[in-house]
Amino acid sequence: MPSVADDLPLPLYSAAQVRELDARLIAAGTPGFELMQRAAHAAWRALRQRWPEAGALTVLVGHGNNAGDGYLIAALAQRAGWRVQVLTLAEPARLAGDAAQAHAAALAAGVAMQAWRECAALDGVVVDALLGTGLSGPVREPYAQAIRLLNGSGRPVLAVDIPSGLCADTGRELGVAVRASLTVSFVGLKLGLFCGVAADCVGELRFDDLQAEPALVAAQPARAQRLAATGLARLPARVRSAHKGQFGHVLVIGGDRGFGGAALLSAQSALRAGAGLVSLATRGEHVAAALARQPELMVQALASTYQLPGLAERADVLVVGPGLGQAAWGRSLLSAAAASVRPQVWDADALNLLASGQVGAPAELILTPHPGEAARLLGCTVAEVECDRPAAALALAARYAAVVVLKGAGSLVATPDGRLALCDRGHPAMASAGLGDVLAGLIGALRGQGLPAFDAATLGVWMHACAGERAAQAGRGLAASDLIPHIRDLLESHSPCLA
Ligand SMILES: NC(=O)C1=CN([C@@H]2O[C@H](COP(=O)(O)OP(=O)(O)OC[C@H]3O[C@@H](n4cnc5c(N)ncnc54)[C@H](O)[C@@H]3O)[C@@H](O)[C@H]2O)[C@@H](O)CC1
Ligand SMILES: [K+]
Repeated sequence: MPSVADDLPLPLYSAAQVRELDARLIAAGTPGFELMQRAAHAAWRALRQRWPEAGALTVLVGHGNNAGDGYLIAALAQRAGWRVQVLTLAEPARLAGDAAQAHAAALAAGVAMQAWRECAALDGVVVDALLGTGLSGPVREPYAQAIRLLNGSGRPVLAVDIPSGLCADTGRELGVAVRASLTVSFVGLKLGLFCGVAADCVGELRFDDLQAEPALVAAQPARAQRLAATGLARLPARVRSAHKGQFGHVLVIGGDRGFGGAALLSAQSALRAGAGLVSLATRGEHVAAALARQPELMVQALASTYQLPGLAERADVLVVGPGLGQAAWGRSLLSAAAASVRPQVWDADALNLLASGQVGAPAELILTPHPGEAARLLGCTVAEVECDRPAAALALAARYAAVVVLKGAGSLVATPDGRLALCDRGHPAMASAGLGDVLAGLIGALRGQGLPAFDAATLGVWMHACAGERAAQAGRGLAASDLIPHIRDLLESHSPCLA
């Protein structure tokens, strides 16, 4: 994910919603050119903070308002005595409105301008003011060529509002996108700064509200909410007379031959996330190993499905799928679980079996697919899921009437009624086997302790990502079980056990 400051706002908007917000600010009395000046000042402040000694600037401009911001940044740098050049990708004659005014201001400040050519030398820090939220469709020439050359130049790059070529709604690369070192975004954070390939394009992310009236901003509907510790549900403190029956009995079902560890990881995660009791229903051959590793678990050998209804009856929440396999054993267990009225978290092969239509969904369900599983559930390709992750998460939630966690960089949580939350925490070292099993157990434990499904999913996703960051400090080679002690620490600091 981009390097994200904790003081960033939580609402995430589509390009259209940010445009509406701009229009509201203008209608409420702040002229568009004034907003553009504020945007330029914010970007110039960030630029000087990041590269105080640079002394030279190249500004790449298109012909929309993003270019307007760029011209004003150039004027500020020129007045500060920096060496400045503006390279124009479109005829300045095509500029209109506020952008034309900004161009005039840059000329008046004495900024040197010339048409961009492939051989143009870039000097100093490069400001990407080519394309902003007005981008539509694949980046056209000569913009695409300019972006490719910029990316290959090794220059430090400040992206104005959003890296050019990155779709503000989905974070997908529209042909080619700028790889920025720093992005300064204005008025409202765009959802696309956190999805798709954004993590590789945005660099450090800063935000400036352009002094927008908070009431006007609050009135603007957002597409999603960014998860942060402050906005997440808390587990209540425990009374001193507490007993284990009050904190949920999680039943983990999974671990066919060869996959015993997956179900064990889920069960251990549930235990360390505060579940009162954790049962593990698995293949007989895994029982001894599971008990040796974690004697607190109630481990049941499941040869067939007849024991399952009784086990499910005694549990408060079921976590089904880690290591379940798709053979007859797993299929029959999943069918038996689906008949239970208990809330359930389905992961891994439970999702693959659901996608194959061999089993129906239970009444209350949280699904935790990675993009491959999501594609199977939606009947589309992984590329189609990845090119619009928010849409995929919402479509899954609607199709299965479930809370859906779409995993991956920028995990999303979606509900059937269109609520969308995004987690911008995590670490690439988390791309490792067993992490999903830990997440499923964690969410199950939170649901079992009484949090509603959406709250359990969002808190679980956030805890898991933060635990992953901590465990990943040592770099590559992270093992899923490394997360588990951190989950416990994080949960305690977020929701202390004692008041
Ligand atoms: N008053 C406002 O609305 C404010 C806008 N601001 C800036 O304005 C930006 C939005 O400005 P605009 O809506 O003018 O749009 P942009 O500046 O993002 O660019 C739109 C232009 O790009 C061209 N274009 C679109 N798709 C293209 C493609 N695929 N390939 C090549 N060219 C393409 C279009 O011809 C269009 O003229 C924001 O990102 C932000 O930087 C800020 O100055 C703050 C205030
Ligand atoms: K830009």
